Amino acid sequence: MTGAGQRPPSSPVCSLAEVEGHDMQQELEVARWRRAERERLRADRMAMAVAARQDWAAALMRHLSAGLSGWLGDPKGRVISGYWPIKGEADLRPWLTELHAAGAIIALPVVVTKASPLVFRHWYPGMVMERGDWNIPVPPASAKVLHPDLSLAPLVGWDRANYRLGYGGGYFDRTLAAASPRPFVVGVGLQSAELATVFPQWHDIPMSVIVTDEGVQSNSLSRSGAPR
Ligand SMILES: Nc1nc2c(c(=O)[nH]1)N(C=O)[C@@H](CNc1ccc(C(=O)N[C@@H](CCC(=O)O)C(=O)O)cc1)CN2
Ligand SMILES: Nc1ncnc2c1ncn2[C@@H]1O[C@H](COP(=O)(O)OP(=O)(O)OP(=O)(O)O)[C@@H](O)[C@H]1O
Repeated sequence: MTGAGQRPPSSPVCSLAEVEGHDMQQELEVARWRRAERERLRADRMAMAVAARQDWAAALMRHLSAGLSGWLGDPKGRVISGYWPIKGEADLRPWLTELHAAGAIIALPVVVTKASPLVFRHWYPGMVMERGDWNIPVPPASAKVLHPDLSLAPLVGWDRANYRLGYGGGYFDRTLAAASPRPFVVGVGLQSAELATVFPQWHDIPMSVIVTDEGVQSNSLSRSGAPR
């Protein structure tokens, strides 16, 4: 739903501080609005019944399987990063396991250094995990560091220009900004987590594509080239 929480931060006629082209007052307002939206969307997601969450994940995996060859070609020998589900995220590990069996190389994100790009470590089904930042299970430090060809990015919220609202660490943005070449990024989330806009900021990097329970969310911007 794009209704209730969707009120743009007020944009002042004349901002108090403008530094290096960044309107700081507007940035603060957007940050505050994002915190409230994250909270709302995460609460909605946590309130889902187990069966509904499983249906959501199953639908995502169907749409991901259907889209994969168009995004990446043959997954054999390619590096695909997923995520270990937390906080009501869709559990896509069966899909990662299937890709592993098909010869893809699977990686999971790790926060090695706070406020820095994520590191992707090799993962295989059944691997013994360690506890990482935020208590997220991660492959051990001995696992090989990889550079994904395709990355799944879990969405808390999203908009039709393919922008993502995450947990507020800025990790995916930093990771994509630092990656060369950039992976193809597939944002995965709930259709109901659509926002009219996430009010993209200087640091936000759009997803290559967004997939929800209702399928691939194509939009005119991404079809005609770079969103911004
Ligand atoms: N399952 C899963 N794994 C993932 C991610 C994810 O979104 N989902 N990440 C995707 O990035 C990375 C972890 N992201 C994190 C993002 C924020 C914070 C964090 O400490 N957040 C602060 C709030 C920050 C703020 O609002 O300024 C907090 O909750 O206290 C930790 C990890 C890597 N692994
Ligand atoms: N490339 C970057 N360089 C420096 N700081 C960045 C960069 N990208 C994001 N940040 C910082 O991270 C903060 C949080 O960003 P944002 O609100 O986009 O998080 P998010 O995408 O929801 O989080 P996450 O990816 O961790 O789930 C921003 O306020 C910004 O200051």
